[in-house]
Amino acid sequence: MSTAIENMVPVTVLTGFLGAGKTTLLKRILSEYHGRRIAVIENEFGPENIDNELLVQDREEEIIELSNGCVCCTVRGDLLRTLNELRVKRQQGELNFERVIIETTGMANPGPVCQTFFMDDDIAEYYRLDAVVTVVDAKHGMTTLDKQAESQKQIGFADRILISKKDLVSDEEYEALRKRILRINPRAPISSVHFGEADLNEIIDISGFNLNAILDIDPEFLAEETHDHHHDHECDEHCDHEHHAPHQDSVSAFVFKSRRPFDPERLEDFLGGVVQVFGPDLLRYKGIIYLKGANRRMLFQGVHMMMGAEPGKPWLGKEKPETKLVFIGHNLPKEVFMQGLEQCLV
Ligand SMILES: Nc1nc2c(ncn2[C@@H]2O[C@H](COP(=O)(O)OP(=O)(O)OP(=O)(O)O)[C@@H](O)[C@H]2O)c(=O)[nH]1
Repeated sequence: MSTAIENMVPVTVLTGFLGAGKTTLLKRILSEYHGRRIAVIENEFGPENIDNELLVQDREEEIIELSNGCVCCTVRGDLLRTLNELRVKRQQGELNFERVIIETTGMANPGPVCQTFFMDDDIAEYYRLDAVVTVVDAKHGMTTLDKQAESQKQIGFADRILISKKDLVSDEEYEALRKRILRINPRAPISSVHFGEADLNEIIDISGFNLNAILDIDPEFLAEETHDHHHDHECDEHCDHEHHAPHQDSVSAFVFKSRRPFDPERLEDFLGGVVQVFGPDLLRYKGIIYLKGANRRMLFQGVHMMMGAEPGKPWLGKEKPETKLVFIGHNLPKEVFMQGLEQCLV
């Protein structure tokens, strides 16, 4: 790589289901960052881009729209082309922006959008995927999660989750939704956002895709995880789990933890294998690995089939080394992962 990380242009991917409040949030970001140059890539279904008219004021932003299709499927080539055009114009001094925000259509699966930043060399060297921010509508989120698999993926991929329209629901409804989101993605901090009024420091420049980012797994999730695990063993084949878990989302997460070190070779073989087999269904995975003989953490993360690892902080004197890995995916066979990882331990 020729470009130092700090010189790379950060990119935020803004997702969320139809009407969740993405544009409201984007408007707020643009007004807050008044005077700073942001290139916004809008992806809307349909020939008319209404959002554009809402957004464009006589400001510095560069709004580029990708119409007539969804950024994760038909217009993916357009996204690559647009990012490359922006890069060339910026390099030639024709454009001067310091970050990019991509607002995806409500239907988009953020996976392919994220992969764009790792697969194409020109893009990968120039842009740094900062984070995926997902907006969930408090009022309709539950129903959307029930009906639309893509909305579960949007949560699975998220580095930050903002729940909008809290004003329209009761505390109980909000809490039920929050808990469900937490089960799907225990890694991303969740907060509420009222008409786009979010703390921008929590959604911009957070390096969600950076291996050095702290691995936050909500302790509440870990507590529930143990609880669910218990139920797994109580259920027999004929149990439909209905009584235990009212929402069996196809996107879900699990955590592997161990204080025993991994055998590096076995682990590499295993991970290489599961990523080949389950890659398409593995949305995000990330964690800290304790390797045999290593005096420091190994930081590990991936998106679908692309995974990466790099050395992290040393284990300090009193610290007990521990592996902590979270896998978020679509219908993942948890036991295959748990048992497979167990077998890679020394
Ligand atoms: N009550 C309430 N309404 C909100 C809030 N945030 C956004 N809205 C409203 O929700 C509607 C949809 O918001 P948008 O920002 O257009 O949603 P979007 O996700 O960009 O929608 P699409 O582009 O269609 O996918 C608008 O009428 C907003 O005013 C909120 O916190 N509370």
